Amino acid sequence: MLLDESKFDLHLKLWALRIPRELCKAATKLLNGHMLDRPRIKPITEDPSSEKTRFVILSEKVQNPDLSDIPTQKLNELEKLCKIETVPYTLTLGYSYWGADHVLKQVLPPGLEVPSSFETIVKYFKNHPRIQTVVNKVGSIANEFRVPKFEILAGKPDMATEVKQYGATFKLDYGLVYWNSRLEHEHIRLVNKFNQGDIICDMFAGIGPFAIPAAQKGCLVYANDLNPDSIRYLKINADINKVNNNIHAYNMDARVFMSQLMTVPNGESEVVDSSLGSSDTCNIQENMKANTKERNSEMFQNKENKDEAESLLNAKIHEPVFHRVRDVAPNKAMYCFSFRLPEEACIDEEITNS
Ligand SMILES: C[S@@+](CC[C@H](N)C(=O)[O-])C[C@H]1O[C@@H](n2cnc3c(N)ncnc32)[C@H](O)[C@@H]1O
Repeated sequence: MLLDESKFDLHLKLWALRIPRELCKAATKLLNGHMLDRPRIKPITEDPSSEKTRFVILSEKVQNPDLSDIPTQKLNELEKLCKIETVPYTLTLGYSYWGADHVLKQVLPPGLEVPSSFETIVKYFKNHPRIQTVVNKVGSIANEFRVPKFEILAGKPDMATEVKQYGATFKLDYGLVYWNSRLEHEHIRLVNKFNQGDIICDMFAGIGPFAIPAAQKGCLVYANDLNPDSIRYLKINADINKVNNNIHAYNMDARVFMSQLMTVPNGESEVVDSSLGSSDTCNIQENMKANTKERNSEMFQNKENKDEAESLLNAKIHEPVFHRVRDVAPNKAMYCFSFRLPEEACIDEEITNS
């Protein structure tokens, strides 16, 4: 789809005063409130017919060349400065002038609301060539890798791109892996809890929004994801962010991954202890989207999650934190349920090693 940029041209038929260059400052003082007032447009401009004079572009409200819209007193004072010469002036506000909102309003069908928040990828129109593809998410996410289906609206059919979060660079392909820029706050919130030297186990690491910054902080990260493309990108991202020494990447089912970590000797029970973190969050992101119109239902969700976790672990969990991540739809919110893995839920190291 090619955008016809000329469709956005707005031709303004205005009036301007031809003023000697050296008097422009004084003239603009006098004409304050009666000159063109548009963002990013200067009301004083070159006069193509002479270097000695400039045009002072008058307001869109000034409609008559006799300048009857400007108070006589001001015109008299101006006349004392110089001869008043009014000239027609056409100003074209083109595609490059308009912001993304204006452009979207023009291209979307009438009556359709211009989205107020969207991934930067839809801003292709205004940012080409930096942004090269416009996509629309279609349907709901049904596959296990949590990769949405997209239709290409404009640009090249290539969804490989690069995003930045808190100073880290992430390469990814929207068509192959899970990514959501709106989780940046949640990514930062969790990574802020990690300390240098912590061992972090991320069972559902994706392309690394928790793993990479954790490794940058000096944590040792065991990162796993079932999607081979996510792990491929995780390794690329570890590379470009120069943290490959701090990240071990695995491509397997989280259950297998966890059981293997638990059976590795040499203090790996520590890994299990510190697996609170992105792994928990990810689980929660997947499982705990809930209808939360009523406050009571939040409390209910909290209790339900605790019961479920305790029955899965066959152990009591203490002081879990139930935290609202963000609203994903008018009546749907995403929650994070975090807790420290109880010791009795971990396999005893001595037993494991024997
Ligand atoms: C909602 S995404 C979150 C990814 C990442 N934590 C992020 O914030 O971008 C869930 C991830 O879990 C992975 N996944 C789904 N089922 C899995 C399983 N059984 N074992 C390991 N990873 C799995 C998906 O491939 C996906 O990358």
